[in-house]
Amino acid sequence: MEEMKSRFKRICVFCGSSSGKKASYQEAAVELGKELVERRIDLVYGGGSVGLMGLVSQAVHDGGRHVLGVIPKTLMPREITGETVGEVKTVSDMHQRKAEMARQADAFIALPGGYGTLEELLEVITWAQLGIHRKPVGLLNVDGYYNSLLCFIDKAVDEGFVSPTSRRIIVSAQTAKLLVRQLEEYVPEYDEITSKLVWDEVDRLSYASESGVAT
Ligand SMILES: CC(C)=CCNc1ncnc2c1ncn2[C@@H]1O[C@H](COP(=O)(O)O)[C@@H](O)[C@H]1O
Repeated sequence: MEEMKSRFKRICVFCGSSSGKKASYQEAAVELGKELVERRIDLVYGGGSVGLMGLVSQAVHDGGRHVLGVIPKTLMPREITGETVGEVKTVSDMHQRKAEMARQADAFIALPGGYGTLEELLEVITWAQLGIHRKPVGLLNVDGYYNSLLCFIDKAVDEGFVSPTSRRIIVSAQTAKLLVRQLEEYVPEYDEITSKLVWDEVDRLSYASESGVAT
């Protein structure tokens, strides 16, 4: 397999702790893992081996790229999350986990998932809107799973709650290959003044608490 260069060193993947009912969701998780390997991109994710999280992390690990799982102490028991491949970083809570995953990544991708995935995705979109980061955010819209979410966000634009500029933060595609290619080409648009105001505050809130590393 020919290796491609990427502007990204490490991508954060948000995805279901369940596998979903269709085989296409599971296939997409493995495809995404292989695409990262092909482009020599490492992975950071929520740790563990459950659901799509396990599939994407295993694919990246099998392909020889580095995998970093960030797990809150409360989710550490194996019976909750399963074994994590690669490196494990323990953090004190869910907030710190999101901040750590965001800090470690150059871009974000959401595969299909439930509440946890949506929450993680919307947070990094909100941070991009505020200019807290300039990292691309991708939605892997497998089999149209996210069509209704995208429709809702378009409604929010029509109704004046999301600006057209903020709508463009979300990059979506149906396949991993197309999505990563679009993320490579993404150019952020944001308000410079706002970003300078909020950076310090978020740094203080997100990264101040203690964390430990175990492999
Ligand atoms: C207590 C319990 C249900 C544990 C399941 N096991 C889990 N292990 C690790 N991370 C998880 C787990 N459940 C949810 N998450 C977090 O929430 C996201 C997935 O949640 P969901 O399945 O989409 O909603 C993941 O990206 C991960 O960061």
